[in-house]
Amino acid sequence: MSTPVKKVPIHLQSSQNRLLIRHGQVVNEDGITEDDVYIEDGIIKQIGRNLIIPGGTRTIDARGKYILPGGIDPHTHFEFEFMGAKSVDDFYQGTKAAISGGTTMIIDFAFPKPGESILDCFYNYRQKADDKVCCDYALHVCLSHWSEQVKREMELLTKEHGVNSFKMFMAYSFMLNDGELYSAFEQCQKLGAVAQVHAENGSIIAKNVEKLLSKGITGPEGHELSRPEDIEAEAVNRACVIAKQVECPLYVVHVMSKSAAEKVNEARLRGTQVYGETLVAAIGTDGTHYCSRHGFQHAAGHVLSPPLRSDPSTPLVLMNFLAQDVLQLVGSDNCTFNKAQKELGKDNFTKIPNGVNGVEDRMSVVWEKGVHTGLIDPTRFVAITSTNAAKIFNLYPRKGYIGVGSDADIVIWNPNATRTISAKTHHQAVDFNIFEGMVCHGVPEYVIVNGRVIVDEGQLRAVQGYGRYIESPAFPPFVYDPEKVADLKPERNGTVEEEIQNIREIEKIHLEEKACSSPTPTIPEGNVLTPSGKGARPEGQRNIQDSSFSISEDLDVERKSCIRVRNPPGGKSSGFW
Ligand SMILES: NC(=O)NCCC(=O)O
Ligand SMILES: [Zn+2]
Repeated sequence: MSTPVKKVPIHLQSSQNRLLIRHGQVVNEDGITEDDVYIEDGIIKQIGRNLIIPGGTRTIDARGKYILPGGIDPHTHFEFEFMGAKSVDDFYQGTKAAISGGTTMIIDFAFPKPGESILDCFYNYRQKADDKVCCDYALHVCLSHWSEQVKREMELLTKEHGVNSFKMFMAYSFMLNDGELYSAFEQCQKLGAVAQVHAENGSIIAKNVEKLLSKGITGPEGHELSRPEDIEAEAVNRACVIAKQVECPLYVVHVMSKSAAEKVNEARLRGTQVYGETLVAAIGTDGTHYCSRHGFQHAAGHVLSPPLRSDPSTPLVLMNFLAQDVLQLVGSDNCTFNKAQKELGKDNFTKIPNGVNGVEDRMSVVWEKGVHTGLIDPTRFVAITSTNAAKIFNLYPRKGYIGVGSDADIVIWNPNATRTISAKTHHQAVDFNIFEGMVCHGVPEYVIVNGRVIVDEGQLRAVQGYGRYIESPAFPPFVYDPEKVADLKPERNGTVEEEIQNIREIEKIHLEEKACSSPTPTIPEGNVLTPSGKGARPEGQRNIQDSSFSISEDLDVERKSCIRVRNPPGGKSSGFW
């Protein structure tokens, strides 16, 4: 049974929980409107003009600025023990830096230590992250080997812990072979999860490494030489072929080269359900930095896998692929190691801890390379930095969307302001920045996380532990039933109640058909009140009906429409993306 709605008299409410953003351009992936946005208790409660707002509400004037859904970074590795080192951005510093750049949710990877079960690994990541995160987060879980136990625990993670994505590696010592990938993809498909792959041919890389080292090539320039584009493209193609055999949706993490992106495109054209994520590193810089004339520290600071490509046209081509929907998202793969840690590979490039920064600068760099150059418009910017991740990982429309009933994760973006990226001024723990010196147009002047203004006129006031773990329910409709959800877009100006109905409508279609699974609903029946009630809330769940007071109840009934689903389930089937 759900808890009755408590109505707290307006004069007893704290005006801290209320915020009005006025005169901005509200950008969603499907359009831009001039509207005001009213937020209460961490939720967007009204959108429109001439809103009726309680007195004492803080107002932010967004004239001349964009009001964007907060960024969702689908790929981070905070405090990750990898290649003999631990990444220096932890869940506090990493999420704080994310917010300062306009990202209001991250999805990290729970990566099991040798001998650790994936379930224990998940618990350990929760323990590491829960008290530190400044913004909401979710977890993908990595499969570093394949076994019956892994298969069983995938089911538990999906059904009981809100995990709907599993990552497999086709390179590194913990890579899975093709048969194991087949079984793992098959299990993902059965559970309604998204399979993710790190796609590089590990066996060929091992051979190339042997050859390069035997020739005395030990510096960072050996990194890309050992992992050329073909090796990435081959693995992408193979992963797509395997996924197609078992009809499992596939998400290729960090597509770093033109040829790998082309393989994603070919597979999509053949009808494979595959999504391509590229990295901000790949569109913001390139592999010319591996050249030995830059010195070890500079070159090693750019080492990640798959590598940045030495063909300097790559960033522009990848940006165009994002514009054309060949690729769908930009992550950061933030996995930061200090200069001293990179020194582990001083005499052997294979020992340089792999990983670069990006969680803080992702939004600005994508804006600079995409919107400022005119290759994409702000709506596509929102899609590739936020909405598509929310859809693929089943967080939409709670996240990745500015609409009534969505979480108030919002960025007020000034397209005319500029900032210069530097390790000296960034908020990350790492002592190096791959975008050093880049001037970016587009600055997040206000960043609102769950209704709270965390970046306020450029000042960062992050709160440790304020973020929540957000469950990602199985069978994301946008991935598992894209045709059925094609026109089930939530209405932007409905009431909260109507939006909840709409969200449930989207989920219902799938739940009815997948009787074998028991996914967790996006907006569950839990009892959750305000953002400060973190302790009492089960795993990031919030019942937006339990908000202490809803101004929307006082609205003219005529403004409420009773049906907010534009087309019925099974209706039109135009592409969603
Ligand atoms: N990408 C990278 O080089 N480091 C992070 C770990 C991974 O994603 O492979
Ligand atoms: Zn990664």
